[in-house]
Amino acid sequence: MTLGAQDLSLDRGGKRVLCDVSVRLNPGTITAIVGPNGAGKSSLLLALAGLLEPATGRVNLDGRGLQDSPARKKARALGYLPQSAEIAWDVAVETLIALGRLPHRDRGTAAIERAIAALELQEFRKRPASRLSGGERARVLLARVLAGEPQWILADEPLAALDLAHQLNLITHLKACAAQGQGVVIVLHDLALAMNHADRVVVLSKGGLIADGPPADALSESVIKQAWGVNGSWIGEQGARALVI
Ligand SMILES: Nc1ncnc2c1ncn2[C@@H]1O[C@H](COP(=O)(O)OP(=O)(O)OP(=O)(O)O)[C@@H](O)[C@H]1O
Repeated sequence: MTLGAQDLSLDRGGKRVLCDVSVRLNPGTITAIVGPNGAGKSSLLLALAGLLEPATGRVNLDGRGLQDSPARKKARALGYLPQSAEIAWDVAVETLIALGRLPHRDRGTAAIERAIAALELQEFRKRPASRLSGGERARVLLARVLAGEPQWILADEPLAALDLAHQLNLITHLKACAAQGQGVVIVLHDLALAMNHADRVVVLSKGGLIADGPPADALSESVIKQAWGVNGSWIGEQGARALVI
């Protein structure tokens, strides 16, 4: 099931925040969206999730405008993790994760157990969500997305609150999701993570798309200079690169 944006422009607070962006995303791969603060990354992800109406252009799911897709199909296809890890309902962790099955209207026990295992949340399952650390809460909210087994995982900075070991664990899991055919789109600030782990990188700057392609091309030193105004150099081998600034 394909997902993409075509000539997409977005307005927020009366201001154009994304201008004429076109991307076709590929199932079975990890795409990282990167760019400076305010570049429009979260806005693009919100639009891909069907949560922000285009000002012009459109988002397509399975070759059809997202606005014209049935709500249930969208809810099953698109699993969105917002940037801030707010939990509105103070229920037990396993109950919260089970909410990810709502679009399927089933108990989905196996999928819930897989999500709990993937994010190593076994010890927290009975705990009220209000009694978790920031990183634990972020993992629970991501587990809720995974429990829904969406065709597309759209996650806004899913690694930001996680420690090193849990970052690695999550990246490994997202790669496994992609290997099984799910599309993974993640907003990242850590360019080395994008360079080393994404199949493709989309670089936004000031609401426009300035690079889109394999990490080594899209995150070239000249693109980094153009987007962030920083002189950076990549060191190390492919798959284990570090950015020196
Ligand atoms: N709810 C909102 N109302 C009005 N303007 C907004 C709103 N949310 C974001 N914006 C503006 O839209 C632009 C793009 O914001 P967005 O959150 O998409 O950027 P971002 O690339 O995700 O940034 P960051 O790296 O800081 O998270 C910014 O100029 C921001 O100030």
